[in-house]
Amino acid sequence: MSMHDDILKVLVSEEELKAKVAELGAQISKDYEGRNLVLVSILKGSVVFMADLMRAVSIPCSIDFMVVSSYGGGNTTSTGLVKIIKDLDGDLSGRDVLIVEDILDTGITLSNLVPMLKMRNPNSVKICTILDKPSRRKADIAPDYEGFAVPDEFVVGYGLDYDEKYRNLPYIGVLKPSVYEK
Ligand SMILES: Nc1nc2c(ncn2[C@@H]2O[C@H](COP(=O)(O)O)[C@@H](O)[C@H]2O)c(=O)[nH]1
Ligand SMILES: [Mg+2]
Repeated sequence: MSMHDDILKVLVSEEELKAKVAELGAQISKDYEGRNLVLVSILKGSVVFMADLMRAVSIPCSIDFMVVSSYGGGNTTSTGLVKIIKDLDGDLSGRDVLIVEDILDTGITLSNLVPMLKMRNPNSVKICTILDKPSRRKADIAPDYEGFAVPDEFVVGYGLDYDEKYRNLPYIGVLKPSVYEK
């Protein structure tokens, strides 16, 4: 059985993702020209977006990775708990930090993380997310760069998982409820 069989509908196609990432990369390259850019990927969800976005950015930049947890395996709703599992390797002082995220949902994760990163004396901290689910927002936070607004449905693919599966789908889709209602 293919994992594609578990997808109810495709929300964002591979082609749409490719075009949007190129657009975001061009805009970021323009906005951060002559600055000290570091792309900070929030693992694991942003891994695919990060790999594509960094190659769409045409100016010099460095990359770093952080593992932050707010969702447990097998769960489709936020616990409200935010933990740093793996911190950044590099120093952020004087850097222009661009957080690369998979999805801004309740906003709880980033509304906790942004102030923590700001305490490390960066020049700036901004957010780039491939997906935004504004109808679910609980924290007062908005992305600076956004790919697609999606409805209030649990999505997988392009790095986003359900129970560590479906991250390798090349598109973003809605999972059949029967998968998590099992
Ligand atoms: N696979 C999916 N993961 C999701 C979805 N909505 C949110 N998330 C994950 O949670 C974090 C935190 O989001 P928050 O804004 O509520 O704190 C997010 O980065 C994702 O990793 C979803 O629909 N599908
Ligand atoms: Mg995430």
